[in-house]
Amino acid sequence: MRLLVAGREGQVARALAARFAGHEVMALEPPALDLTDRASIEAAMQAAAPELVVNAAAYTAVDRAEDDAALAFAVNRDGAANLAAAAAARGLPFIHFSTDYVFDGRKGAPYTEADATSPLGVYGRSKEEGERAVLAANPRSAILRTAWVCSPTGGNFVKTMLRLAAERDALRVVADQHGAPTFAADLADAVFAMAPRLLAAAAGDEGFGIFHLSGAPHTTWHGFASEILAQAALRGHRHPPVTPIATSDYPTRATRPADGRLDCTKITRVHGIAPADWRASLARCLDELIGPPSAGLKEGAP
Ligand SMILES: NC(=O)C1=CN([C@@H]2O[C@H](COP(=O)(O)OP(=O)(O)OC[C@H]3O[C@@H](n4cnc5c(N)ncnc54)[C@H](OP(=O)(O)O)[C@@H]3O)[C@@H](O)[C@H]2O)C=CC1
Ligand SMILES: Cc1cn([C@H]2C[C@H](O)[C@@H](COP(=O)(O)OP(=O)(O)O[C@H]3O[C@@H](C)C(=O)[C@@H](O)[C@H]3O)O2)c(=O)[nH]c1=O
Ligand SMILES: [Mg+2]
Repeated sequence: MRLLVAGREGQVARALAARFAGHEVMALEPPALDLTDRASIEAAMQAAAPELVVNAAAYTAVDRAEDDAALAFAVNRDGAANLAAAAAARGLPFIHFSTDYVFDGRKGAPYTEADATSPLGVYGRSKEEGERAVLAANPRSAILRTAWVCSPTGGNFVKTMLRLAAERDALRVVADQHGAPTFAADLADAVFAMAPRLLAAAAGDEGFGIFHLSGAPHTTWHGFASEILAQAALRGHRHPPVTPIATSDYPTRATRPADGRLDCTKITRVHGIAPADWRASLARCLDELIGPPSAGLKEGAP
């Protein structure tokens, strides 16, 4: 399979490159491929001659986006649409990622793909408009709405918690925001599983459209942090207590949804993909970051 992936050093881009090892994957980010620059997209399309185009690039700095809306929209809405349109012009299917932050979190139950979006911040709005722009630009698009993405590389909550655990005597983490972590490797597995059908399917096939895919089971950021430190402790990492706090005790520039849990039954029905247990994926991530539990690393090891 020949793939063009927008994004190279990002979490999902790197997981895709690993999952599609043995296939022809061209993964590019600025300056080689800038979603906001149509000429660079054309050049990348020419060079890669892909059968499938995947957009793993995005503006993902949730707080910074509040003061940087123009760039967030340029990348997450217009840039995504540029790439989707370039794929459509060549008759190619397109895979894109979106976020639980398109929801306001007030439903009180897991969100399905049929639920109305209502983002609370600039990042979520830019991603929501990106979804619509992508589907309009390329009817052969599959959008994976995911959440709380982590991996051994890049900036993410796992790495933040390990760093804070090494530095502080106690961690304080919000316990009233619900959702589920998703490991980039599990998203790459999903793309790998979906790809053959999307290559063959015509516009209108049920395989295209929006799909929710997070890890399971649902938890809170505090629940996630506690599991990270518990599993890290098994690997000899320093493990200070994790104190549950309220969102009001942890002010941030952007408001996060209080309950962005995603109902993932549609992707299971249509594509046969089941949510991965994030605790097992976390273990594999920590094996890479710290070492296996049996490594017997010293207390306080990084
Ligand atoms: N991270 C998360 O928690 C979640 C992510 N998602 C979505 O999943 C997808 C992948 O996210 P993730 O892998 O975590 O993201 P990362 O932030 O790890 O990587 C994003 C990549 O996009 C690149 N990029 C930024 N601007 C442009 C541009 N104009 N043109 C080309 N590339 C660009 C970045 O390059 P550089 O670093 O040089 O700017 C970076 O390599 C995104 O669509 C994101 O919205 C959904 C839910 C949760
Ligand atoms: C570092 C830290 C964060 N928090 C809180 C803040 C916030 O409510 C929550 C998550 O923190 P972060 O800022 O790391 O995560 P955030 O940047 O909000 O992560 C989001 O990124 C974008 C790209 C997405 O699409 C979302 O699905 C989601 O993964 O944890 C604490 O309570 N204590 C802490 O020590
Ligand atoms: Mg970079």
